[in-house]
Amino acid sequence: MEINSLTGEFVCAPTEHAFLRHKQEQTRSLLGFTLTFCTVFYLGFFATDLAALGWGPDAMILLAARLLVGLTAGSCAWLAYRRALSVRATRLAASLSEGVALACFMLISVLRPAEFHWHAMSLAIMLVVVYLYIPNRLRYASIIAVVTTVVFVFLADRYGRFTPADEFTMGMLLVLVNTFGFLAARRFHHVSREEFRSWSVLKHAAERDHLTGCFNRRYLHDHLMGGQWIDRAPEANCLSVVLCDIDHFKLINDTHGHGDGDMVLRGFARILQAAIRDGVDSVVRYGGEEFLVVLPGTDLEGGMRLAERLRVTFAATEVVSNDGATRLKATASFGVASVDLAQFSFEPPLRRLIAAADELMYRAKRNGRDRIESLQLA
Ligand SMILES: Nc1nc2c(ncn2[C@@H]2O[C@H](COP(=O)(O)OP(=O)(O)OP(=O)(O)O)[C@@H](O)[C@H]2O)c(=O)[nH]1
Repeated sequence: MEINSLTGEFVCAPTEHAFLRHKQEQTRSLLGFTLTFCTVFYLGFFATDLAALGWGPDAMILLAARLLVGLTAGSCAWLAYRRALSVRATRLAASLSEGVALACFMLISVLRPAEFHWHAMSLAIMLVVVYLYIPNRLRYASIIAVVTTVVFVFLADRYGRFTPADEFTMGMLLVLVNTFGFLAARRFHHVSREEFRSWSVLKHAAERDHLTGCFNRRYLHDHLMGGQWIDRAPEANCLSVVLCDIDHFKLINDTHGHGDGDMVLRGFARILQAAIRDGVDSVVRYGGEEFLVVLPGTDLEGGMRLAERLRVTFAATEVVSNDGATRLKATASFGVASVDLAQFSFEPPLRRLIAAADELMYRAKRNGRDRIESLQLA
C-alpha cells in the first residue's frame, strides 16, 4: 500500500479506488457543507459590489454572476447531500463549482479595478479553500489554482493600478499561497491514506485467520450470521454452504509435525479461495482443520459441483513439506446444505444451514471419508 509522495495517492489503483469508496460518504457530506458555506458568502459579498459601484449596470452584471455561482455551487451542494454521487461525479461537482466561482471572481476584479490589492487577498483565501476545504483530487485542485493565479496576475497587470513593488509583493503572496496550499493539501491526502492503511491492517487482523488468510469465526458471527451475506448478492434467491474437514489430520500432525500440518492447512485454504467468486462467496476457517464456504445465490446442484471440484483437486494436490523432502497428500470430507430462500421461513437461514452441513460432513466421515453428503433444506 505505497503512497505516491507527490500526488498523495496510493500507487496501486485498486487500493486508491477502495480508499475513495471507503471515504465517499464523508467526502460527499464535506463537499455539500463547504459549497453551501461558500455559496452564502459569495452571495453575501454582493454588498461589497454595491458599496464599490452603487446600483448600476456593472453591479447588476456582478449580481447575475454571483447568482450563477450560487446556482452552480448550491445545486452541486444539494446533489452532494441528496444523491449518492459517485467518486467521479463528486470531483466533477467540486471542479465545476470552483471553475465557475473563480471565473466570476475574475469578472468582479475587472469591474472593480481600483481594488486589486483587496482582490489579491480574496484570491489568496479562495485558493486556500480550493486546496484544503473543497474535497477534490490534488492534481485537479492544483491545476485550477495555478491557472486562476496566472489569469489573475495577467488581469492585475492589465487593469490594476500597481507600482512595480506592489506587483512584486502580490506575486510573492500568490506564490506563497499556492506553495503552502499544495504542501498542506498533499500532507492531508497523505495522512488520510496512512489512516486508511492502518485501518485496513487492523481490519484484516480482526477478520482473518493468521495462518490461512481465510475469514475467522468473528467475521462469521459479526458479518455473515447477521444476514450481511445478502449485501454480497442482493438478488440471491438461494443460499448454500459447504462445510469441509481434512481427513485424519491428527495423523498428519503426529507423523510429520505441526509445521507440515500447517502447510497442508494453507494448501487446502488456497484451493478453497481460488475456487470461489471474489466479493460474493466467503471462506471461513470454522475450526482447526474445518472450513466453511458460504455461497449466496448458489443452489444445491451448484454447491455439490463446487464441493466435488474441491474434493478432487485437494486429493490430487501434493503439499511440499517445510524441509522440501516430503510430499504430503490428504483428502477431505464435505457436507453441502442448500436452501431456497423464497420457501424458507426460518430466520436467519445461515445458522440452520451450517448446523445441517456439519451433520452431513460427519455423515461423510462415517461413510468412509473423501466424499460428499448433501441436503436441500425444506
Ligand atoms: N498443524 C495444525 N494442527 C491443528 C491446527 N488446529 C488444529 N489442529 C489439529 O487438528 C487435529 C484434528 O484432529 P481430529 O479432530 O482428531 O480429526 P482428524 O484427525 O482430522 O480425524 P477426522 O476428522 O475424523 O478425519 C488435532 O490434532 C489438532 O491439534 C493448526 O492450526 N495447525
